[in-house]
Amino acid sequence: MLGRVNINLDLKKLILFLAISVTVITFLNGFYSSYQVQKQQLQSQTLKNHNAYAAKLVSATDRFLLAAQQQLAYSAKILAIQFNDANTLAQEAQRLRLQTDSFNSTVVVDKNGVVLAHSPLSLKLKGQLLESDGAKQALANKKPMISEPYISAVGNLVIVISHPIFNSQGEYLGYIGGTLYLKQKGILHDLLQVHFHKDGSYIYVIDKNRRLLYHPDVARIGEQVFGNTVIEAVLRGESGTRQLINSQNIVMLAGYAPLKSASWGIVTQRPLDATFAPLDDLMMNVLYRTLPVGLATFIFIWVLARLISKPLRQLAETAKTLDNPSTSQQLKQVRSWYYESSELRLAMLKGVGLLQNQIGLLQHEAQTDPLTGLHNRRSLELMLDQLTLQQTPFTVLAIDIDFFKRVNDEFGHDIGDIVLQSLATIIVDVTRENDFVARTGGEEFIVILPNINAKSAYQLAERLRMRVSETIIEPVGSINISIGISGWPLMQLSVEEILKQADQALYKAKKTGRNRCIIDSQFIQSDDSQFIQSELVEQE
Ligand SMILES: Nc1nc2c(ncn2[C@@H]2O[C@H](COP(=O)(O)OP(=O)(O)OP(=O)(O)O)[C@@H](O)[C@H]2O)c(=O)[nH]1
Repeated sequence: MLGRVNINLDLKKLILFLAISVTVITFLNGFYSSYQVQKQQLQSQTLKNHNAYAAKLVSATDRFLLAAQQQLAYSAKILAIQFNDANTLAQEAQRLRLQTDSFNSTVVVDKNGVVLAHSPLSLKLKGQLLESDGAKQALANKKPMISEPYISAVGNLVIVISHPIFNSQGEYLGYIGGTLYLKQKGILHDLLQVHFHKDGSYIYVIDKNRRLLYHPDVARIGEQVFGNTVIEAVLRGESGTRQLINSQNIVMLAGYAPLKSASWGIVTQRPLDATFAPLDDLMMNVLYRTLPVGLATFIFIWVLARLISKPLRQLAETAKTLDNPSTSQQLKQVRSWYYESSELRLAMLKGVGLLQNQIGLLQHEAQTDPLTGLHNRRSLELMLDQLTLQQTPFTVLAIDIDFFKRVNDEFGHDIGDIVLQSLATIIVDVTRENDFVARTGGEEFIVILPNINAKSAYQLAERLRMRVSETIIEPVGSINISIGISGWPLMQLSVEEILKQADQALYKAKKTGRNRCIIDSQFIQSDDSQFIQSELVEQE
């Protein structure tokens, strides 16, 4: 026997699982791919932008340094003619500082390094011998130059842009220099500071000794930085982009470019995390915007799964009770709106029709006596169950042919069968439609008479007995029958016991001469119709 497997999965769940998993996988895949693509794009775009920034700042700084050097060259020409005029020297130093705002201070120095004029006057440098690195370099080189950073005479970290002064005979007279204070507000700050963004981007300027000339963290200006791949690259004269980990261990996206007018490099960079932060927000936004459509898709799939699975589910439920007479009706009510379910329903309808015909046939055969067409013992049992269940009172007639053996012996078994068939016809004829007639043994018959009292039952039995004895059955002639009568309910007796009581009454009828009807004595006493069949009682 095949065991019944308890399966909780059904078509609706399977369709839902399939559709939702495909949707979720597709969505996650799309989401992840677009996140990765956008991340890459953002990274490469940020690198490009920073490289472009660096190049732009380099160009602006180059222009500034060139302009500063041109201003100094022009002043040097003027001063070469009037180098001995202290007033001219002082005025030119003042003009140079104030007119262009290029320098934090200006100084005119003679060939020995002594300050002849300066601006602002508050520095009080006039007549002092400058011994700083920048001053010494300028005197030694006798060429236009940009110094390395150094601590000035008044204690500032500075660089000096200087231009030599030669007289008309080509004799070196000294130099004019403009100073940029690296740690204070000045033209370099103005040029670069605007690019210090709140999003974590910043720039710095490095000189050939890897010393910071500009940095948003002023405290770091003047600091030397080693082991930084971007600084090494820009100092090699390269321009480009790079991802690196900075001195604070932060991953940075950097663009860099070298200056033409000085051995400096400009680096602009931004933390990788800050670069991707807007992308995270963007993706969350995408997620939120996708949610309503996702929800609508889920509901759509759910409804569709229900619609697809419903007819198959109904067909499966109906298949459990194919033997039920209402199955055909249930199948007709299933709305099979697509091909497979419709074909399945048709096939089931055909199958159910065939099955129920077969069942009907088998049931009929199983409950019918083939010789007489009457009910058989099985059918009788079902009928009795039904009556007791419904509490319907009934009377039992147990009928047996007298000396039937002789009929068989004399006329043969086939004629005996004809006699049995004839008796069946008479019993059916005498009883009513609601009465139940069964052949329960060879020549034994049981008649069940619902809702009838002992008197009426006895009268019917008598009528039947007489009718049988009056009927001529060719070639046998007439036969007689004996009848035992009992009824239910009777003194708490079971149906089986009632049948036995009827059998015993029949036995008495046989023993007391046959061709008679005897009512079970207990059944007579229970009958309230005051019917007493004295003759039969006496014969007991
Ligand atoms: N023709 C035919 N005879 C059957 C059938 N079933 C049983 N018989 C016969 O019925 C006869 C019953 O005989 P018995 O039980 O001795 O009873 P009886 O001869 O009727 O005598 P009493 O019942 O005592 O009057 C036997 O000869 C069986 O062979 C059947 O289906 N067809």
